[in-house]
Amino acid sequence: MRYLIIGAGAVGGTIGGRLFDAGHEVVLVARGANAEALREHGLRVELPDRALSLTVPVAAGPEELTPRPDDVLVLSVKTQDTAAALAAWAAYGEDVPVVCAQNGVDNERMALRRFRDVYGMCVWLPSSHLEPGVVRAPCAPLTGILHLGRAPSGADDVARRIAADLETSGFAAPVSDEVMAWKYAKLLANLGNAAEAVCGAEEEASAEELTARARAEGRAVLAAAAISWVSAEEYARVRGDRMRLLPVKGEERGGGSSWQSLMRGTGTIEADYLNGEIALLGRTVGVPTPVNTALQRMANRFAREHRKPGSLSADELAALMGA
Ligand SMILES: NC(=O)C1=CN([C@@H]2O[C@H](COP(=O)(O)OP(=O)(O)OC[C@H]3O[C@@H](n4cnc5c(N)ncnc54)[C@H](OP(=O)(O)O)[C@@H]3O)[C@@H](O)[C@H]2O)C=CC1
Ligand SMILES: CC(C)(CO)C(=O)C(=O)O
Repeated sequence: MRYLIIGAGAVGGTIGGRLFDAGHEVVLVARGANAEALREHGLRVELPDRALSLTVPVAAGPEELTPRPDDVLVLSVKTQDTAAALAAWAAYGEDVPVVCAQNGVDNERMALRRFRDVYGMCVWLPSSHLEPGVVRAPCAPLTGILHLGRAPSGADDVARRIAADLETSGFAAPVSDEVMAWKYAKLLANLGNAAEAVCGAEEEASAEELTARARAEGRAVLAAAAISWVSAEEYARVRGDRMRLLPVKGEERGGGSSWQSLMRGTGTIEADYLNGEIALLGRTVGVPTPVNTALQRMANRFAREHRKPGSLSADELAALMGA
């Protein structure tokens, strides 16, 4: 298989880099300063025990590639960039399998509008991308656990072949008939991204409390909408101690993916598809979601105003939210 990684940031760079290092064919699709750095210096993947320097082929878009029957598109842009990425790749042909290696639960629906064979991937892969051409993945012995299956449900040989390649590349990749149940569980975990981004990664007690309230709202909404999710206990059991968070180059991990958006000042953040997914479902089933709605609004404001993570304390945030 040839993996075309659309969005060579934290997740895409790590998955693409580790696949390439294990001998699989990979093309990194990147833009801007990241594309320039990747073309000039290659990709650097920093792991707890070593750094990989990899000369991976780079492309700006589909016009630079000739389609092959063994191509797989791996979508690893933030959800707010999914629609534009899918539009750019639609001409590549509807037969190409598309793997959504992303948080949230909306990417698969967006991809199914344009492609027939869409796969959800539940990405448990703490990773960072704060400098062009460089990604950091601080977990070991596994770099990540990537549940994979057809969207909305089912499994097939393509999923099993992709999983087999990932299993040779530093990941566990269980194939699941119900991958979206894993992704809804991950969505609940990611309801903490906004508070972490706004209040900073040195979690204060009240940010944790806000996150706990956001998750309680999330569980109430999913239950009212009759959506099933894998329990936190089951998720923890699967991880076991196979993914220990370790320092890389003597540094602890800064913060999660939304924190990194603010750190890099990208101007956008994924909150509409994380806390906003709960707000949308809540409105649909008539369950109020004031905490998620407020976190979504505040995260968007921080991104728009290019504010750095941690520039509002959890107490100030709670007060602004009227909590
Ligand atoms: N980071 C993490 O620890 C984890 C992240 N996730 C999820 O994975 C997904 C990806 O997140 P993450 O890797 O952190 O994001 P990053 O911002 O690190 O990487 C995304 C990359 O995609 C690029 N991009 C956006 N649109 C396009 C396009 N049309 N063509 C080519 N490149 C494009 C971005 O460029 P630019 O910088 O110019 O915007 C960026 O380099 C998200 O859904 C996130 O929630 C899941 C688990 C862990
Ligand atoms: C892995 C985790 C939960 C934290 O890094 C994440 O999904 C994110 O950063 O968005």
